[in-house]
This record gives sequence, C-alpha cells and structure tokens, in this order.
Amino acid sequence: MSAVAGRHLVLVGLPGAGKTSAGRLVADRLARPFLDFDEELERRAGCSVTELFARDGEAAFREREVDLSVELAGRPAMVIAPGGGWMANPLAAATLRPAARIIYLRVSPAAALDRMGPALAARPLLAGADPRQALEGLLRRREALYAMADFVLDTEALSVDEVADTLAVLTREFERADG
Ligand SMILES: Nc1ncnc2c1ncn2[C@@H]1O[C@H](COP(=O)(O)OP(=O)(O)OP(=O)(O)O)[C@@H](O)[C@H]1O
Ligand SMILES: O=C(O)C1=C[C@@H](O)[C@@H](O)[C@H](O)C1
Ligand SMILES: [Mg+2]
Repeated sequence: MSAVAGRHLVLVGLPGAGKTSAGRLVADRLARPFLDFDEELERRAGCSVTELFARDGEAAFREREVDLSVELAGRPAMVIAPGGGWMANPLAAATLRPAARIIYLRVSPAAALDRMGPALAARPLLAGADPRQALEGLLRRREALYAMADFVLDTEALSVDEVADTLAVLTREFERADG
C-alpha cells in the first residue's frame, strides 16, 4: 500500500446536497465506516446542533469541527460527511485534506430546499424567515471554497442512489491513481 492509499472520502456541499444520505450509501458499497460530523458532534455533546449553536455559539461549533478533523486525520479510510460549513473553515479543511479525497456535491439552493422539506428546521443557519435567501448567501460565500475539492459532482439531476454509484466509481479511480 502506498503512503496515500486508503484516503478518506470526504463529501462537502450545501445543506441538502446529500452528504449524509449518499455518504451512508456509498460507505456500504465500499464496505467502509461512515461518519457524519453533525451526528457525531451531537452524540458527543448530548444535544442537537441547533442547541449547540444556541448554547455555545457558532464559533465554538467550528472549533469542535476542527478538533474532530484532527482526530480523523489519523484514522483508517472512512466515508465522512462533514457539516455544510466545514469546507468554509480553512483550519478544519486543511487538517483533513492530506488524508482525504474531497468531493463537492453540487446542488442549487432551490433543489436543496425542495429536498430538505421540513427537515430545514434542524439547520440553524436556515431557520430565519427566508431560507432560500439564506442558502443563496451561503453558496455565494462558500462556492469558491467548495470548488477547491478534488472533484465536483453535479447532483442536481441525480438520485441519491446514482450519486452513491458515481462516488463508488470515483473512489475506485482515486485508489487506482494513488497506487
Ligand atoms: N440526489 C438527491 N436527489 C433527491 N433527494 C436527495 C438527493 N440527495 C439528498 N436528497 C434528500 O435530501 C435530503 C437532505 O439530504 P442530506 O441530509 O443527505 O443532506 P446533507 O448534505 O447531509 O445536509 P446537511 O449539511 O444539512 O447535513 C434528504 O431527505 C435526502 O434524502
Ligand atoms: O452549513 C452550515 O454551516 C451548517 C450545516 C449543518 O450541517 C450543521 O453543521 C450546522 O447547522 C451548520
Ligand atoms: Mg448531513
């Protein structure tokens, strides 16, 4: 095995991009463990992301994301779904990048909103009066950072299954390229 074989597959993109749902499926297909940042941080804190934002503030949540990134950088290859803001946190992304292949799951704000439906309420940054405008703002601020991924996959016209299939193929290609 070369030094770079067995990198994590890290999925980034807006809330609603499919990081959690497609990530879980592709992890099954690749027989790799799956880790969702939001779920893991909620489990460790014993409360929801919404409660964490309200109690400790967003900056403290971002620090927790950095700490978890440091921890995961030393682990065997997994499929990882960070929260939507992880790639916009340069320290978190730089920590995991050498041990990862990062895929940007691209989705438009309109399609992301359709996909999330009532689950929108669990995303504190989208909880205001105009979630569409909030998502568009997030995309404007983050798009250039998301696009620094190793590969951009447009998910707009793909089902969750199709995204997972494509991710499995991409991972095999990455593994071949890495030797
Ligand atoms: N390609 C897709 N086509 C249709 N529906 C999708 C697709 N990807 C995800 N979904 C649906 O959209 C919803 C949100 O997906 P998911 O929770 O995986 O997004 P996420 O990127 O993890 O968001 P967050 O950053 O908020 O955690 C889920 O109901 C999921 O089934
Ligand atoms: O886009 C974001 O900044 C966030 C997305 C969610 O996954 C959570 O990590 C949290 O609600 C922040
Ligand atoms: Mg998710």
